[in-house]
Amino acid sequence: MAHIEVLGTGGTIASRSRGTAGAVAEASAAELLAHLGGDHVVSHRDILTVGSYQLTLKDLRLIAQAVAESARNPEVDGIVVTHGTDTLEETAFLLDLVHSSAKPVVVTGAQRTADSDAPDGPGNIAEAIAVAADPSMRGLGALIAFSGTVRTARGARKSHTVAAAPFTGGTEVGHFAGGRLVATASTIHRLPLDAPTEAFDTTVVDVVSTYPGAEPVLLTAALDRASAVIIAGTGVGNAGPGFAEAISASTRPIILSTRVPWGPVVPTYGNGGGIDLVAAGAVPSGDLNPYQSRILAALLVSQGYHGAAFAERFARQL
Ligand SMILES: NC(=O)C[C@H](N)C(=O)O
Repeated sequence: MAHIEVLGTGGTIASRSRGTAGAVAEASAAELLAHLGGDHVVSHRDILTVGSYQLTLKDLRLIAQAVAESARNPEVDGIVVTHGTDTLEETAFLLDLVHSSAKPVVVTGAQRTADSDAPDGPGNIAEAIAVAADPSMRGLGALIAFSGTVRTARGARKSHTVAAAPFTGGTEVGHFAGGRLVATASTIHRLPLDAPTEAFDTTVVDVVSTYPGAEPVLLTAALDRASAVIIAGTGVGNAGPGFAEAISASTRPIILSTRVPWGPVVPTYGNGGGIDLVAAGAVPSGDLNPYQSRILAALLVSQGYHGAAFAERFARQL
C-alpha cells in the first residue's frame, strides 16, 4: 500500500457547468476523490482551482513548489497533479525539468466536466494514482496519465481539442489493460535544473509564428519587451525575409522551434532559412515544440543565463 498525495489545480476535471456562464473550475481535490476506492492511502491539497488557460508563470512555480514539498515528505511515495488540459503540457514539462526525486509525479485531467453525464475525471485520477504508486514508474520524471495511456511530459502535447485521449507524443511508458498498469518502456530523465525562483514569475518569453508573408515586425516588438523569444518556424525551422536580420540585431536569447506538430528542428536551408537564422544567433530547439521550449527558456533566463551560457544550458536539456 502506497501513500499518494493529490494536488488539485482546477481544470475541466474540477469544473461544473454554470449554464450560460459556461463551465467553471470549482471542485476541491477532496471532492474529486470523494468516491474513489482503491487500496492506497491518498492525501490531498488544493494549490489552485482555475482553468489552465488562466495560469501564469507564478502559478506554475507554485505548483512546482507544492510538488517538491510533497516529494520531500518521507511518507509520500508518489504525487498526482490534477490540471486543466489546455496548458497541461507546459506545467508537466516544468515539473519534469526540476523534479529531483525518483518518486513519480503524474499529471492528469479530464475532457468532460465533473458534473457531466459520463465524467472521465474519476477514471483518470484512479489511473494516475495507480501510476504514482507503481515502483516501475519511479525515476522517469514527470508523466502524463490520461485515458489509459501513460507518457512522459517531455515531448507530449495536447493534439486534439475534444477527444477523450487528447495527448500524444512524449514516450509512452505504460498503458492500462484490463484495469492493470502495464509498463512498456523506460526513459532517461535528465539531470534536474534548479527549481524556479520568484524571478520566474515575471519573466516574459513570447512565441512568434511564421507564415507566408510574415514580416519580422512581431519578432522585433517581442524582442523590445521580452527576455527571450521563441520562433515557431516553418518546416525544419525556417522563416521569411527579414527574420535573420532581426535576430542579428538582438542580444536576447532567441530559440528556433517549429510550427510543425512533430519532428526536430534541423537547420538545412540558406537564403534566410534555418542555417542563416542559427548563424544570426538563434538556438535550435531540437525536438521541443514552441511551448515547451518557452518553459525551458523562461526557467533558464530567470536563473540568469544569457548569451553562450544560455545556449549551452538550453542545448544540454534537449
Ligand atoms: N479539458 C480541460 O481541462 C480544458 C480546460 N479549458 C482547462 O484547461 O482548464
